[in-house]
Amino acid sequence: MLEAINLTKKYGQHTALNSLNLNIGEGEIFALLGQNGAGKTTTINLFLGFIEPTSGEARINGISVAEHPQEIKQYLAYIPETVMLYPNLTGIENLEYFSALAGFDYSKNELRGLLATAGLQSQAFDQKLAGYSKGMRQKVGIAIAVAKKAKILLLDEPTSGLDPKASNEFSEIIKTLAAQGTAILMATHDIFRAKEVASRIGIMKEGTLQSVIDAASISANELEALYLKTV
Ligand SMILES: Nc1ncnc2c1ncn2[C@@H]1O[C@H](COP(=O)(O)OP(=O)(O)OP(=O)(O)O)[C@@H](O)[C@H]1O
Repeated sequence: MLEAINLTKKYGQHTALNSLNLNIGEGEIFALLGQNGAGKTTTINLFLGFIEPTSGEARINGISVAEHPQEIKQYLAYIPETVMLYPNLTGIENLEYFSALAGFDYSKNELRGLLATAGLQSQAFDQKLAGYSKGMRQKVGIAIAVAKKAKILLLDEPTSGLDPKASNEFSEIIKTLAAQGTAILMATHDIFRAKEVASRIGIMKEGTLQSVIDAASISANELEALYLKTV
């Protein structure tokens, strides 16, 4: 569903992403680990079509992102580190607004059901976003992704700044989405979370994907040791 073919991004002489080859299938969670500046966000931005590759190609469902930037949007949902929503609208109103933008017209009950599925507590549904914690905003972001029926979810450091409980809830929700067939690419600094949720883990260094590991084949401590040796 998500494919990178020799995907490269240069800024002047600096190579932010160096010939990435990657294939993420239906129901798979791929976690991208790497230090600051390793190229994780660049990878996500290339899949989103926010930036253009210098060479190579990013494909979504076999469609070139650079050639069809509008067409690929229907398949994607993106949750950045800080989910940008309207602070003066409630959870329900934000979800309604963003679902409508994606062409979906849900009833109030359906919207409530979507927020509940994303794990938001019901007393928050009608409160303004301005009073939400980061974890609560992430849940609205997840609800929007589900409402859009996105087949692919791109997550940039989704658990950074979340408390352990919120982080754990978040992991459970994305595992559920993957079990329903969603392909998920997640950039993270959280080695233990990556080990817990991902099917495969990639370690990036200076724009190059150094290794790809089957998450089931390695313990969290081994992964940490490999990460520290690699970066
Ligand atoms: N617009 C830009 N102009 C110039 N260089 C850029 C630009 N965007 C990113 N870079 C460089 O590309 C490299 C990769 O950055 P990227 O943001 O992808 O890293 P990252 O792995 O997401 O890091 P972090 O963990 O800090 O988010 C870095 O060296 C960064 O300075």
